[in-house]
Amino acid sequence: MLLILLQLDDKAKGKVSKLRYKINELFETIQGEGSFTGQPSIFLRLQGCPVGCSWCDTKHTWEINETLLIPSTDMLAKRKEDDRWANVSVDEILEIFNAQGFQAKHIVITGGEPCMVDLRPLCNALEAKGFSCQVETSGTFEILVSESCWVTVSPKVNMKGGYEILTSAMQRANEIKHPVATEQHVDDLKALLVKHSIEDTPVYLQPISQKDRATKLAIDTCIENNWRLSVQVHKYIGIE
Ligand SMILES: C[S@@+](CC[C@H](N)C(=O)[O-])C[C@H]1O[C@@H](n2cnc3c(N)ncnc32)[C@H](O)[C@@H]1O
Ligand SMILES: Nc1nc2[nH]cc(C(=O)O)c2c(=O)[nH]1
Ligand code: SF4
Ligand SMILES: [Mg+2]
Repeated sequence: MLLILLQLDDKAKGKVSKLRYKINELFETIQGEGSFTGQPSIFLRLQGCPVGCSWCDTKHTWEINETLLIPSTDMLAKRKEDDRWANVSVDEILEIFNAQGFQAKHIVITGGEPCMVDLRPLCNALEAKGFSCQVETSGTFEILVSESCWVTVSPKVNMKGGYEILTSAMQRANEIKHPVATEQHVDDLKALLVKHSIEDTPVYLQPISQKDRATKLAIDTCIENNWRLSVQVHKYIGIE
């Protein structure tokens, strides 16, 4: 009986290792946003997002165009943003980390909208190898991650795609990171926090541009509300 159970377990493991994720970019850098700012991290940027934020800085990840499927070696060799992606298994992801000589122990799963797919097998496999996981999500899809995965929810209000934030996402969030450029964005966030009775989750405001106006609004609003500032450090120091 035990043998059968073990065999089943091995089969399940086999399935996980063969499961593939659509990856637009895979790189090592410094986390530039939110609570983990400054943390060396490996970024997995998944392809596909239907939410349609007009100010999105990763529009090259929106479409999943099957004709733009490329081998993972070509995806790793990309030197500028483009919408080609590779279908990479969990085992291959781990092999790439080794082959690239990555040192970071923290993995940031972003996109695109990574929660369009079940991320539990990926998180579990990474955590089994000693990595910590973080997901960056708009909270418009059910968040399927490991229990210990750090969840950064960046709620989106009235975006083109018509997607709305899920209550379960607001509740699962370890941090809420809200991009702001106008007073309306601040009001939208306040309304969301009230609607979902969010009181203790750390709130970050992230200026939508590096211009003085958006940054000043974020600074003033953070001080007024005892929220935190997230300035996308990577954009100031010119790293990925
Ligand atoms: C590109 S998104 C990908 C993950 C997921 N789709 C989301 O929106 O959270 C990663 C983070 O960047 C933020 N972001 C996107 N474009 C931005 C911009 N122009 N300025 C500031 N933050 C931005 C998002 O709000 C989110 O917190
Ligand atoms: N350095 C760096 N930090 C980041 N934090 C969140 C990012 C994202 O695009 O999700 C990001 C990114 O693209 N680069
Ligand atoms: S949800 Fe995230 S990836 Fe999608 S458009 Fe908005 S910021 Fe970009
Ligand atoms: Mg980014």
